Amino acid sequence: MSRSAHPAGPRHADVLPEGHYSPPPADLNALDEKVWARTVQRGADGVVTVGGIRVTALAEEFGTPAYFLDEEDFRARCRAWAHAFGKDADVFYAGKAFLSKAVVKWLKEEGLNLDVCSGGELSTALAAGMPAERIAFHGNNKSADEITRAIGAGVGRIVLDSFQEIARVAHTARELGVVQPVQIRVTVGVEAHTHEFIATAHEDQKFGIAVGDGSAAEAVRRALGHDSLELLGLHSHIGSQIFDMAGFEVSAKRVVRLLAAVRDEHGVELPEIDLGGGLGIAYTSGDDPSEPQDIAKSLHEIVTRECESAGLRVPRISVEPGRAIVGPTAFTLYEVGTIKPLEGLRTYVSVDGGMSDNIRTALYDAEYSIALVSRTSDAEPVLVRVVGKHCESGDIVVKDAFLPADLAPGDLLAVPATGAYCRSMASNYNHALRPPVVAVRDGAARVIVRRETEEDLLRLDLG
Ligand SMILES: Cc1ncc(COP(=O)(O)O)c(C=O)c1O
Ligand SMILES: N[C@@H](CCCC[NH3+])C(=O)O
Repeated sequence: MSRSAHPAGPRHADVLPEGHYSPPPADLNALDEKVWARTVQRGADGVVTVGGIRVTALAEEFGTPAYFLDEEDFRARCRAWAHAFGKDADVFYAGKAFLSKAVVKWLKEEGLNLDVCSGGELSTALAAGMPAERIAFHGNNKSADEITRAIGAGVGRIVLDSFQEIARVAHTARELGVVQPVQIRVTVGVEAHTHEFIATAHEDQKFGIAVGDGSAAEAVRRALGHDSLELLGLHSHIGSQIFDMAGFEVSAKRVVRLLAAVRDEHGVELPEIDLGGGLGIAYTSGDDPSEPQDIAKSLHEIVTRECESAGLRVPRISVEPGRAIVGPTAFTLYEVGTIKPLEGLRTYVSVDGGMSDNIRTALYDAEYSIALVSRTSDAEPVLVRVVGKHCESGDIVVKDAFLPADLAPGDLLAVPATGAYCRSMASNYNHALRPPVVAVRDGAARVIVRRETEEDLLRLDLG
């Protein structure tokens, strides 16, 4: 799913499994800064550090598997996005990528807004003190309770996803005696270049209201017809892990065209458009993500050009990056448990986590990098498959990875770029205990989400 190229690489055994592999890196001990969090480096003793702390010390104190999040990197990325978009735009961090109270606090301090898509995310945001007016509430099937809580809390916007929801939100707002600011999520008919499960702007899927058949124009008519709704604008999210700006360009054009049609029909110029999230990150050295300032420049140019040609005032733009902020800031640390070389087939390296802490490989065929981080090695690279400990053959952490031939049980491996959609999609499959998230900064490590315990599991089981 990442778009790394896979030229057939040199082979380091007499027989290797069928397939195409990226060539082994020239130096297995090197850490490509593209995929690792900002403060990660290999110390003189060969042990990798983050925020100045050695991973061996982290493993000892917090156990494995565990996610280690570079707080300095997270904050720097928030600032880069806020700065790139400037004061005439709004950046909403997409909490689905990873949300905790500490994250909300950092967002608040760094001036970002927050996109939530469930009652649970809303509660976390409010519990950590995010001002409600800086929260956007999403979801294609918000419950009556979620709608009531969001309106009651005073969220800055609810993004309406269906005709039923326009009526429901309008009704609840009226009952609560408020005028609720809303946007309408439209599907613009773009085929985003990403895995089909995470593309969201083609019309044949569950999100949003289609532009192409006139439904979105009808949704605007209905929303404008409710006194209890204040229609702020239109929202379009085309998918996730996208590198090509062309999809955003088409999306922006179609949204602006609809704004012009709304002006022509209703005499109203809606003041906002939200172009969603979806910007890709580097999972492997072959991925080349854009920088926030280039993305901001490109989106501003497209919207300005389209508005000028339609004779519209340029609306306030907002975006909702999730992965692009938190994804690169964390890695998962695992301990090697068993190694099974299969002569003529492949070598399986089993670690102490797996699909319960990272479902993305199984779900999207996602590619990841991996490195031996508790020491260096001069042994030759061997192509291996790193797998988890679950009762499932598809329990793969990294499908094809080069690791040193002297890899042994007890070694620590780290998978970078696991900040997004790993802890937030973690499960208790096989009654696995979901790993902790530990924030590291300036030589200090702090658990921000603790490891689950067997007591946690048993507490839910009422016998
Ligand atoms: C509406 C909406 N906004 C923002 C995002 C965040 O996407 P990403 O983490 O790819 O930036 C998503 C998820 O794809 C989404 O559905
Ligand atoms: N969970 C997906 C992305 C979907 C984002 C939510 N709309 C991923 O891991 O890539």
